[in-house]
Amino acid sequence: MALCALRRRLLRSSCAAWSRLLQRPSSGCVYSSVHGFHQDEITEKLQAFPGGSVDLLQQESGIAVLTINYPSRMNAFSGSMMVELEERVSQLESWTDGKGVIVRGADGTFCSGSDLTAVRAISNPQDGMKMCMFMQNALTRLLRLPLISVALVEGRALGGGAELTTACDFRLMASGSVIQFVHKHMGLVPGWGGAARLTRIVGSRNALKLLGGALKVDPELGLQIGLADGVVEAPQAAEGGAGVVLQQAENWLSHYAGGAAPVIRAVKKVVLSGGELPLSEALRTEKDVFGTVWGGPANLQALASKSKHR
Ligand SMILES: CC[C@H](C(=O)O)C(=O)SCCNC(=O)CCNC(=O)[C@H](O)C(C)(C)COP(=O)(O)OP(=O)(O)OC[C@H]1O[C@@H](n2cnc3c(N)ncnc32)[C@H](O)[C@@H]1OP(=O)(O)O
Repeated sequence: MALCALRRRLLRSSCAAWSRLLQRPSSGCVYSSVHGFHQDEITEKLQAFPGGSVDLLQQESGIAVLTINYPSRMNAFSGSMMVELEERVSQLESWTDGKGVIVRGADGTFCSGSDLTAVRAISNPQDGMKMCMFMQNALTRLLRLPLISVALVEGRALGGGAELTTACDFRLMASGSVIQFVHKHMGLVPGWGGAARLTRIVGSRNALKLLGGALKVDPELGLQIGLADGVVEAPQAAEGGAGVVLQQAENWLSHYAGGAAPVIRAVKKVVLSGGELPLSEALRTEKDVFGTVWGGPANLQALASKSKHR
């Protein structure tokens, strides 16, 4: 009897923990000090490898643009950029008016993974583990944002860059672009959570093919296996390239992120909990999220306008 009561109590507290995780900012981490992860320590280490930036533009439309910006290294992630990524995710967690985010690379290419200069300097297992936990935390928090996220892939997404695309809800590939998990060629497997997320996106068999063969995924193959959700036309630079592609991505996203921010954020929360939690817990979270929009402004407006859905 006592054991049952204890089990029930543990279950209740784990449900409450998940519900808190989905509602509260900056709590979507996988690792903490319990796992030997000390954010300040690895942050200091990463800052020793500077270069490039991760830029955030939060627009009044509720759509943000997050740009990986280190064109001279094909937008590879320097140590300081990893730290900036985590800071930008924190900013997005506090953005209560946000509905969507587009993740892209500067100058017509997405991201070529870790900056190999930094990788060579921290190639010992201890530092590798710390970097891995840091990036898994940052990318898990990116994926768990109450925003609909799209990776806009132009040019190449290699290694960690390919992993970054899987930390978004959707992937749009520009014509001529390639996503490639090159890890096998580097004697590695993904460590930023890319394998776990890829498997959930394309299934075990396709994930095995992409990782085991280090296959180049072009837009056609991407659509075929469900890694890509759409293809955008990449015009020549002379035709205003970057702006045109970004505009196409914003138009695409507007189909899913149009409408009142509280409703779009609620949509993301119920889908996220549906995907991550056991059914009973997901149902309870759905009930809680439902309670935040029921009788809310968008709901009352729709009721008053007697809207029809023909
Ligand atoms: C494997 C997992 C790991 C992780 O998850 O942490 C990683 O991500 S490791 C990084 C995996 N990525 C690579 O190995 C990319 C290696 N680079 C290339 O294959 C090519 O540079 C390519 C295909 C990205 C671009 O080729 P292209 O001919 O168009 O240009 P360049 O090779 O001349 O590149 C221009 C310039 O960028 C530098 N560069 C590119 N990627 C990186 C990188 N990841 N780290 C550091 N620097 C990078 C390249 O060296 C050139 O610099 P330069 O000074 O002109 O030589």
